[in-house]
Amino acid sequence: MTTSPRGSARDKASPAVLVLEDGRSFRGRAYGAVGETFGEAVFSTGMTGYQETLTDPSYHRQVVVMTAPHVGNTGINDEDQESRRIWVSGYVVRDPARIPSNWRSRRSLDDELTAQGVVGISGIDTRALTRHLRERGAMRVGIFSGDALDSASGKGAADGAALLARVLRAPEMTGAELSSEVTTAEPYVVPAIGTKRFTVAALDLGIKGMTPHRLAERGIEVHVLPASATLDDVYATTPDGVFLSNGPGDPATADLTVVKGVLERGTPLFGICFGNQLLGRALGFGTYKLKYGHRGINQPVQDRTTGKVEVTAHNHGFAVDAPLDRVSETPYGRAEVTHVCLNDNVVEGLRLLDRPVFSVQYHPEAAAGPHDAAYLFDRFTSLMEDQRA
Ligand SMILES: NC(=O)CC[C@H](N)C(=O)O
Repeated sequence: MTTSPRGSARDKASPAVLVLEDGRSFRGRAYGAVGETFGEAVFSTGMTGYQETLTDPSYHRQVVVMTAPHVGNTGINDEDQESRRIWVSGYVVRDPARIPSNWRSRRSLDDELTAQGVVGISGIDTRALTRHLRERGAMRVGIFSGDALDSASGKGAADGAALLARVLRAPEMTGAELSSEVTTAEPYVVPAIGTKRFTVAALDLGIKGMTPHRLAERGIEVHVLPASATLDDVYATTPDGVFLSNGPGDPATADLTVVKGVLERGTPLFGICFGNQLLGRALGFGTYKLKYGHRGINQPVQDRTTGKVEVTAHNHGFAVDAPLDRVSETPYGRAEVTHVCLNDNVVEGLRLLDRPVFSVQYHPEAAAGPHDAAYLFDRFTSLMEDQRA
């Protein structure tokens, strides 16, 4: 959330401290912008793809801890950003690259974080921090450096109690409505690549750039709509299908009017991540907060409709509470759980048996990540084809 960047490259070696809401703290060095920031501390296990992680709007208000020890080696390029800016509210790395090296690199990660006012910390034991978050669960955190650190005591030494008090004043992720803070201000169209076959209305609840691209690759013209779009706005695009994007925040806060309207009409519907949670809630299932969530690009998921296991990209802290072992009756007909995470049996996908509607809890667009789940975009295309026939 609040970021108050100050200082210059000269301050980079200055001390920084990370304070968790349960009182544990870690001392390191300022990385990126100098100042203070707050958010929910979460860890990501991706070994690559930090640029995509940083620019994924689903990370809005989260302080991301990288479990990969070396971060920033390939710098920042002009091609891999998933949205218009960095969304993480803070960034935690063990050992940042001193000299980035890649043929596409335009600037260093450190400089990019500084330019965008993202406060980070480096030089801390990220393995110990990750183990702590695994044991205790995701929780609020603050990072303090420069004046923000000095002013806590007024004498230059950090006053732990004062910093902790500030962390405890930060808002929690549970109950947070954040889609409205990240969504596009205006609708826009991503044209189909090649021959146009379908039109899809995509609700931008925090969409990543690769997602409309994956649809466009399949001959879909994508009308990306703000999160505030009404059912009339959706149908004004004369869609063959509706797409519900990923996004930050607690799904329990979302307005389900549009989703329910689409379900009533029986238009083909595909949701990912936050979209899966909204579909689940519209069907009458609950959502709950996971202890520490799934974030990274190596999460094993089984598609129970085929038995195949896919390695997938995840970024979620909430999950749908639906029975794994039976078909459920919902206001829109029978529903079943189609995908399950093999690490912990968390629901990773849903479908309706009587309507062309399905969703997954993860990121089939895979930016970054393996492309195992790309078939889901083809499933969506088939549903739209069947609806036409
Ligand atoms: N990537 C997403 O869409 C995340 C969904 C939701 N904000 C969660 O944390 O579970």
